[in-house]
Amino acid sequence: METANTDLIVSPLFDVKQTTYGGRACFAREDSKEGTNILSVNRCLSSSISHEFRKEVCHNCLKYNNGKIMKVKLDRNQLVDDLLPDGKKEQVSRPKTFNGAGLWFCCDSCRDEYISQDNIIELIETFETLLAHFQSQAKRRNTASRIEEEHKLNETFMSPKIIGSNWSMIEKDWIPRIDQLKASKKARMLPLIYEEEYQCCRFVAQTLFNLKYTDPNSVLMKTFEALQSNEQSRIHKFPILLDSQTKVFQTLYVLLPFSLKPLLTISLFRHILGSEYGNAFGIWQDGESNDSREYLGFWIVPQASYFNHSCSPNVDKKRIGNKLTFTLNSNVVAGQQLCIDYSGILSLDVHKRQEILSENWFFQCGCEKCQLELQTIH
Ligand SMILES: C[S@@+](CC[C@H](N)C(=O)[O-])C[C@H]1O[C@@H](n2cnc3c(N)ncnc32)[C@H](O)[C@@H]1O
Repeated sequence: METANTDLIVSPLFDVKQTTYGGRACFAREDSKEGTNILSVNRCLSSSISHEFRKEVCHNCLKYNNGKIMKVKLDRNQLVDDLLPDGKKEQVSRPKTFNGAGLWFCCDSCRDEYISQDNIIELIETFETLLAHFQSQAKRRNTASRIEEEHKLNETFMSPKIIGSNWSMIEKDWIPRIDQLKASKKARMLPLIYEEEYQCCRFVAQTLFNLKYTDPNSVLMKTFEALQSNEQSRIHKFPILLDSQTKVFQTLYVLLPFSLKPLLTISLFRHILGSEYGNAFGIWQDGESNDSREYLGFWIVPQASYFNHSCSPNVDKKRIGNKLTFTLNSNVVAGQQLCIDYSGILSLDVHKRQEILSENWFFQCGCEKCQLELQTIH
């Protein structure tokens, strides 16, 4: 668990400080009233729409229209140059048409906003390569043998030592071997990937792309670098993840364009996925009750990842499109801890809450409410 970096400045309204029960957390700097907005984040580091919902969620504003297919995509025959705004056209050196990047949008203006991001063609071309590769493997996929393989892998024991040796083998053995091959042969050496790994390739590629263009001294970068990694506990619980992550790394190592490849180090790759496990925010369908809303994907918002969970939270988090806001739901005094609810299980009894948080989030909840109830309820 990360313990060192407690001097992160995220908001003028709170400090990030060490707790005695659960790593770092956010503490109010001053007395503040219920309804105060303590953090709004307009820029996530990356997001991942579940494969199942890829055509039903807008890749720009995250709108979901109860299962309706999004109206707009990057058309295969459309000239990139025609869509790029003035001043961004130099991103393409020769006439290029889109080639299927797996990006859907709710309307033309969302597509145009997406495509007007700086250097975005680099990422779109990476998505095109990944999609073409994923589709080229379609005939080889066999769901029954995948399930069998999953069962087998999930029965293996994964210690930190095994995880470490896996990556050192990739570094010392697999990379030098693949580096010697011609480009055409490299692609043939790639492992078969399924939907989860394909989505994960896209997620890591998007993260690398955004990191490449993020100021190293920005709050976004500082908070990303200091994120807590849950790699070990997650792989310990789902051993198949190590195999899956290895395939994602191998696929990206061969398919990433020259512009992104230098960023793909094993340690950054492990940090991206390890910190995703404990810090990702779910992208949930709006306006439905907790029981019936769809889980559309997840996003990484490092600036907002230092709130601990409480079973009696004083901060409400709300997603409005692709923005995330955090608002006090009660008055707080200077020094008071600011906590959100991770789980949507606040109405359950303390033992059930502890069990679910431990199973799904890998921590024993040390919030005040649980501590109090554990002392009094047996
Ligand atoms: C999103 S991070 C919050 C920031 C984290 N404490 C840190 O230092 O980076 C989630 C992690 O914080 C810790 N955590 C959050 N709420 C907690 C709680 N109520 N009790 C114990 N640990 C908690 C767990 O380790 C959890 O995996």
